[in-house]
Amino acid sequence: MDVLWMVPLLLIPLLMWTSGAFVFYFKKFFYVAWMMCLALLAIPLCILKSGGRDVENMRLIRSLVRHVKYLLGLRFEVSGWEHLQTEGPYVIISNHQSSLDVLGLMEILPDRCTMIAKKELIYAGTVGLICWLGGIVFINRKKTSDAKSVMADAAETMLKDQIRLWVFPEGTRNQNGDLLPFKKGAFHLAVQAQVPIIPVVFSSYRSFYLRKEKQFKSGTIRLKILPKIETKGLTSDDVSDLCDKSFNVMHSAFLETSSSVPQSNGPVSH
Ligand SMILES: CCCCCCCCCCCCCCC(=O)SCCNC(=O)CCNC(=O)[C@H](O)C(C)(C)COP(=O)(O)OP(=O)(O)OC[C@H]1O[C@@H](n2cnc3c(N)ncnc32)[C@H](O)[C@@H]1OP(=O)(O)O
Ligand SMILES: CCCCCCCC/C=C\CCCCCCCC(=O)OC[C@@H](O)COP(=O)(O)O
Repeated sequence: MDVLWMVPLLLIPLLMWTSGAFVFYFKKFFYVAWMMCLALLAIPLCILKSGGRDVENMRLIRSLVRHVKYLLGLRFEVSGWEHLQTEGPYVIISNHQSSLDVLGLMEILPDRCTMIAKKELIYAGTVGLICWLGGIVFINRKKTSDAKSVMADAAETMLKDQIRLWVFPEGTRNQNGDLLPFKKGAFHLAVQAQVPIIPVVFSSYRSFYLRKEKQFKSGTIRLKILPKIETKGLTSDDVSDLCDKSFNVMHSAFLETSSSVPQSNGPVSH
């Protein structure tokens, strides 16, 4: 009789564990906390290796982050690797659904490649500092003229230091099951530097991750690297067409990869 009252005590954590919302918050908290810890480890390693802010640090950051997908029950299916075998600088553009995109980005990140990010990220504790050490270019989205001038400088640096830049042209995270219209910064950047654009598409996360519904199951993400789009000879007059062309190829690839993503709730095989 005495032990009976303990049943609800044992059931409550069990119910919480099996409830989708509990798993969602647990995995999100774990992700942020673990990334913070990894960044704490990466900071001294990067300083020892490169002495400070250097795009080469991204190689080390990438190797530290690659295992995180396993801890969250995610797997990636990458296609189109051959399109990244392009010499010299280029601009990678991809859709942006969640901070989990960092895991896919780290799956395929080429050498000497860093990102364009909102300036608020620099205040994200150890993650902010590691972003700075990895050479991430921070822009102020609230001041267009500042953002434009930082990106114009980035175009010069890309050529001078042979750097590749990853930009999220939607400009914000989006989980509406489609792509948002693209902003034009990435395309101005590529035209100013006269470098190719390599589009990358992440399939929809909606089969395993729903932010509003508090659902975060195991799942598969298709990452499709598309053929490069040349910008040689283009001028600022061509930016709108370039933007439309890039959007169209990415939109088709997004619909195609997202329709065939395997649903996976059980154990993840690799
Ligand atoms: C061990 C632990 C490790 C942890 C490691 C973690 C690593 C994490 C890295 C991940 C980082 C991910 C971060 C993702 C983000 O932060 S996304 C948000 C930031 N990115 C962007 O916003 C990029 C997309 N935005 C743009 O391109 C915008 O155009 C922008 C340049 C920002 C300006 O935006 P806005 O002010 O809204 O203006 P418009 O877009 O409306 O543009 C106004 C007109 O200006 C023209 N324009 C735009 N850019 C340029 C330019 N560079 N040069 C010249 N002209 C430009 C644009 O065409 C518009 O004119 P028209 O209307 O076309 O005439
Ligand atoms: C206020 C600073 C930003 C909060 C970051 C919280 C701390 C994150 C810590 C670990 C998470 C792993 C690395 C994640 C980096 C992801 C960056 C990101 O996804 O930023 C969102 C940005 O693309 C668009 O922002 P909005 O959708 O416009 O909002």
